[in-house]
Amino acid sequence: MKDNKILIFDTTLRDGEQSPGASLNVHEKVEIAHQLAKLNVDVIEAGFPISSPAQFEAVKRIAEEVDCIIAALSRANEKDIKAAAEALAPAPRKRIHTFSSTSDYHILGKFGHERYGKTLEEKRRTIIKMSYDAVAYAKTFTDDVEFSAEDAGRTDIGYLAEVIEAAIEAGATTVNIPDTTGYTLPFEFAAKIAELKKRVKNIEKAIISVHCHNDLGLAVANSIAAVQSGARQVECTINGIGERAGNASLEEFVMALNVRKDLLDFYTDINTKEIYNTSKMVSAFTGLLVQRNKAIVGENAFAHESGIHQDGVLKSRETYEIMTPESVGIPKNNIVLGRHSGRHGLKVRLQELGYKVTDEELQNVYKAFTELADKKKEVFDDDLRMLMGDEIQKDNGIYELEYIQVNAGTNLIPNAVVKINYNGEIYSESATGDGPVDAVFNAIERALSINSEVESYQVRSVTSGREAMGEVIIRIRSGNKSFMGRGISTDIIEASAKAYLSALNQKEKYLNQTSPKNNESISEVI
Ligand SMILES: CC(=O)SCCNC(=O)CCNC(=O)[C@H](O)C(C)(C)COP(=O)(O)OP(=O)(O)OC[C@H]1O[C@@H](n2cnc3c(N)ncnc32)[C@H](O)[C@@H]1OP(=O)(O)O
Ligand SMILES: CC(C)C(=O)C(=O)O
Ligand SMILES: [Mg+2]
Repeated sequence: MKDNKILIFDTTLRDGEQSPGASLNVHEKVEIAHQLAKLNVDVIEAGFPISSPAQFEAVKRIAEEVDCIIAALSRANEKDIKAAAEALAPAPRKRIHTFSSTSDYHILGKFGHERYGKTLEEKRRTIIKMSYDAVAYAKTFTDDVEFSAEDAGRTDIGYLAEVIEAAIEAGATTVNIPDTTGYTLPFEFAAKIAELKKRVKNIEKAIISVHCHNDLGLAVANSIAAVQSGARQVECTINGIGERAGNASLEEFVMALNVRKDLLDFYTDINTKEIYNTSKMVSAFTGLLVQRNKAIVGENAFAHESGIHQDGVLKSRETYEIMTPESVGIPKNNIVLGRHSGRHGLKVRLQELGYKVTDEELQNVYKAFTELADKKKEVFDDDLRMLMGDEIQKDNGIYELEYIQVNAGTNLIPNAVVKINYNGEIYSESATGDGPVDAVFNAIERALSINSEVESYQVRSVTSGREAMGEVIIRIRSGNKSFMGRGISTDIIEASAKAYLSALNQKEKYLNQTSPKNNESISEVI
């Protein structure tokens, strides 16, 4: 590896999925992992296998199918590491990523139990040993072991150097310095990396990695600063999603290196033309919309609104654009298909958008596509992404909408009738509500004998025009957990019903995984 190559470790499927409100099923994760491989990331962190059977399954499927280094996370203990090793077993190239916490905040706050020691100093010694043992145990499964010192950003440099040295001594091939709480400033973080390079014995035996969070909006700036001080792996996510304010955004970091080659003598192997498709896929599957003004992939990132800007760009693009939309894969014209298109055209376009389409999926999506093309003159890429998302979500389909009818108007009390298929049985009810959507939700709740708290409800048009498809994203709350559902249709009332059922499907799936009462229906468990 050349000394100025920066490895891209994508953690969209692990830290990204920790975004509040995001949840991906196994099928969606596998699709995203294939797209990440096409984007040419160096490492895909596929999940945290000990945390649930679905996480385990997703890591295993990705390890079986996707050609890349596949990483899995584990705490610094044997059972997590064993689970990670088992899930990763099918991968020809695998990495176990184990972490312990090193800041005093974490040591005293999370490891307060006496078993870690009575004093701060005793606990610190225990954590060094725990880190060493974890890496040594992980090495029994694979040579490629990454160690992270959680909350390194707020860790005393002397102690951090000791922990990192122990991890390298135990065989860590990558040592990750996370700014877990997004607290550090770029010059401070750069100094920390430079200092570690000075203090840690045998530091050259491992690749220095960084993992920056965005609590102060500095994740990308901190990653760039770290690279200038010697870090050679950057951990990041598509669209910058992740725990709290998110992680460093892959597309921003990569394009900063590309656009500012004059000052940053580094490169990545990212195929930047796949950035836009990947961003769209992640947004569609997670339900986390990209803000319009988001750098690189936001809808406004290349839009010029004011006259002086438009005039400038028309005369010379460089007046207001520092990169081209094509360089990140934004198509010039995305009107693609219409009612006369056939299966071949559809399949090729879906593949160009990054989907691996099975024959069965193609048949189903083609049917939905022809129905849509009958309603709309032009079918856009975003419409296709929604149809594909709908198809992939189907494997959650415990509840399915069979039928919906709504009456509403100025002088009418809104009334809805729904028929729902639940594992082959039909449940039907009618209800009134404050508006047509409320009436639909009330009818669903009556039909299934449930009562959910709707935490948020969003509706947006997927593309432009009167016949555009509407996408509804809903979050329902149960205890301290919220479940996201998504529905699409050219009729937003129908999309709302589908979204509600999709959230209930997510909830039922979660309960089935975690509850011993595996065979109960959702209404019995709620
Ligand atoms: C910075 C990060 O992003 S870390 C990754 C965060 N991701 C997740 O947490 C994924 C989702 N989490 C989960 O599914 C669950 O929390 C699990 C399965 C991982 C653990 O569940 P539980 O065993 O019930 O533990 P719980 O989550 O309540 O508490 C965490 C435990 O891990 C311990 N722990 C935390 N970090 C570490 C570590 N690096 N190494 C070892 N133990 C750790 C805590 O001290 C606590 O242990 P305790 O019960 O002895 O106090
Ligand atoms: C597990 C580690 C790398 C992490 O996500 C963090 O510290 O933010
Ligand atoms: Mg993190």
